Amino acid sequence: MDYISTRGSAPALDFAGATLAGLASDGGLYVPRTWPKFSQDEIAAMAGLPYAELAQKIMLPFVEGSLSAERLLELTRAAYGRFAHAAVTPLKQLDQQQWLLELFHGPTLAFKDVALQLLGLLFEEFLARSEQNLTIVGATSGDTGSAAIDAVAGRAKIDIFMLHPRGRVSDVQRRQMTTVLAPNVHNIAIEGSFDDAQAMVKRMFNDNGMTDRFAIGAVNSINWARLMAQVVYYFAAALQLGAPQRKVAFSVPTGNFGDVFAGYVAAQMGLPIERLIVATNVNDILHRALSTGDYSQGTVTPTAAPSMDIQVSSNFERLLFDVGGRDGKALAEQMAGFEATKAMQLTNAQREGAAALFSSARADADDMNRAIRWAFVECGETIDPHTAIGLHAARVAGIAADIPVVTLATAHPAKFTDAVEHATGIRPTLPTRVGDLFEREERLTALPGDYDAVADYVSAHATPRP
Ligand SMILES: Cc1ncc(COP(=O)(O)O)c(C=O)c1O
Ligand SMILES: N[C@@H](CCOP(=O)(O)O)C(=O)O
Repeated sequence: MDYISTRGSAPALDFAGATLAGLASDGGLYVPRTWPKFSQDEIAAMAGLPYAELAQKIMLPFVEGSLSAERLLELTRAAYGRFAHAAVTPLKQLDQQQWLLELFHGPTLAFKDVALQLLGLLFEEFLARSEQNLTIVGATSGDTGSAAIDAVAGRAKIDIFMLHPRGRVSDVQRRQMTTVLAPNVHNIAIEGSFDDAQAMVKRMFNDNGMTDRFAIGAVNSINWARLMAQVVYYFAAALQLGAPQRKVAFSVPTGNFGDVFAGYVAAQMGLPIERLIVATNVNDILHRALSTGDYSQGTVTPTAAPSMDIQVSSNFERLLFDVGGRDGKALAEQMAGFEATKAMQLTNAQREGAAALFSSARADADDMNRAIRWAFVECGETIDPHTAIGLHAARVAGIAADIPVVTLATAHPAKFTDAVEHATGIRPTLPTRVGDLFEREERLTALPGDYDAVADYVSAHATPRP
């Protein structure tokens, strides 16, 4: 399988190359040249497989040429062996129609572990084959950072620099990052929003002064391998609910559009998905884009679901590329217009292509609190604010009653204790596997929201190319 850029002019790479490159050199995102397809019989035969084996089957076509089937299975077994639930991503029924897919049983209590536990192993595998080292530069609104740091802390040939918006992540999220004291881990708190941090990261990939000296790598969902690993749990959930004979809808709390784009990939591979519901908080650029075609960047409003306080949604570009006819040159012009003006209109083809599978809904604080309370009082489930936004959208989406609707439960409620306590009156407790998080020493560097300050810091602390 080879990978092409959404902006059409970067060289095509194999899976190992795309994994180490992260972002394409023309500023685009890598996507597989074609979507692998499974027949309905092949999908039916996957029912009942242990998660690591299912993961190997789904991902094998994407890694062809870079990993053997046997090696991939070793890696999926190692990655998912660290999860605290035997099913890895267990499914729970809430009522006749609504289900939760719990994605937070990994080491850092959010769905990011599902992909990043594997990505850490993939980096190690591919770096061992070459002289190269990797300078990972990432942006986080709280969850990617901790999951990525857990996945690469202490690994040879890797330095990680993780930027988070100062004061805009929860205490648990911050401490999960800043209490990891391995020498290859560098936490940077910047002034500004997640979008500011993400823009700096993307700029660094296109800064020749930096890329000549350092092999910059990505752990954000701009890295294709992240999305590939997230495709698996759509299959896992749908198979349990009767796929491929029965269709299933998914509601996905969305920020950077990575998680829900993985659902789109599952559908392209043959999984019968009724609908993908994009659930946003009041930072609703995606809801506006999907419902009106207007993709224009608003100011970020801090909310109780901080991981989704995002107004520039990286992976939307992958969808626009695919539903807009895979015309890299035209998309490069469209994205250049967005970068210059902070606004763009979707073309008719993009709107119609997206509407075939996606719906959207926006939840404000009241909607979110009501959904937390409904799950708690009516179903006995404590859910986190991000999951609550997904659940709100799932319940108002108007999906036919005989179709199950699965909300992706993206974080453990104890990552957002204040918001959950506010809605339920009960303060959730952290699972014992995170240990003495609040006793540990923290280490981080505060920097202004200024690209040069961040680039100088990375230059001073990263290991140059050999
Ligand atoms: C808990 C949680 N839920 C949902 C999201 C949104 O996921 P995505 O950015 O893949 O759309 C994030 C972060 O991105 C998150 O951390
Ligand atoms: N919510 C994310 C934001 C970064 O998204 P990513 O999926 O592109 O890494 C976070 O928790 O950091």
